[in-house]
Amino acid sequence: MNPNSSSPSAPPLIRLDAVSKTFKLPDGRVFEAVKSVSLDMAAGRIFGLIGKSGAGKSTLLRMINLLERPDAGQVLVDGRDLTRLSKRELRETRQGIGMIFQQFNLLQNASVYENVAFPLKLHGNRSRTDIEARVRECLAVVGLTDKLHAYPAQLSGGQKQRVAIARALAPHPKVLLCDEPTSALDTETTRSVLDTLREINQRLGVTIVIVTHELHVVHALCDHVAVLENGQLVERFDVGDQATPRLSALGRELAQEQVREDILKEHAARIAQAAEPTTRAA
Ligand SMILES: Nc1ncnc2c1ncn2[C@@H]1O[C@H](COP(=O)(O)OP(=O)(O)OP(=O)(O)O)[C@@H](O)[C@H]1O
Repeated sequence: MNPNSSSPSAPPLIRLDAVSKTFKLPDGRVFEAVKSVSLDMAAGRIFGLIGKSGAGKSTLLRMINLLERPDAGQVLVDGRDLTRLSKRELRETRQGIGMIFQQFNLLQNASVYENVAFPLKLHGNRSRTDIEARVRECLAVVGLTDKLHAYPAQLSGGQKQRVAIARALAPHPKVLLCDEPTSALDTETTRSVLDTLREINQRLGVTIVIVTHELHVVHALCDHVAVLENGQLVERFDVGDQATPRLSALGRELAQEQVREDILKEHAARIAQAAEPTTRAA
């Protein structure tokens, strides 16, 4: 278990209490995207939100920082009900909740430095030296200090996502929301971005909530999962818990993949063990 995880009795860092969201469609009909979902997320964990396309995952994620305002229910982050804050208070509170997106959302006409410095210049009155030190620190976390003066167009997809992560980290958030962060990346790049996210969770204690439709991402990163179907929460479980029967098709699929992966790992370990004496003899 992550050493940064809070004890089970500690209050959750994030509490969604019966949140609902409807959208008005162009033809006048009302569509219920999220239907009275209640979910607690403990500090220090990596939490996956999974479900089929259109299940309401992104809408639920965007309610955590009130990019989508729920029609009903409460959103508590670190004990504060975001739905009751003034615009100024909400702006301040959002400093503690970073977010990254599938398409990176970088400022195209700004350098890497300017992109990462942006949230720091926007809030508070930090000195230039302070800002520069923090930008360098965040770029070091994502392994991109050499790209300080590059522009987004000069970077690969993986590098762009790393800049976005550095920008999200700059104001020292407690929570990092990730909306399909690796869907636009190839397998190798996905792996290294997931490694970086894990390191941010373990080393900096940042709680991560990630929306993904890729089950291998859940395996590689998450320790807890919530499954959404048609805007409703159908189940939640610890990824490592194979004893409790899964209620949803996706939950079962995830369990099967876990078993397959465990077998492969065991197999690889056996092969490595068998090869050892030969290596020594050579
Ligand atoms: N602004 C909006 N106006 C109207 N409908 C919307 C709006 N945003 C989302 N929806 C609808 O709400 C439903 C849930 O959308 P959401 O993006 O949360 O799903 P999702 O599970 O993240 O899906 P995907 O994996 O395809 O991104 C979808 O049917 C979507 O079309």
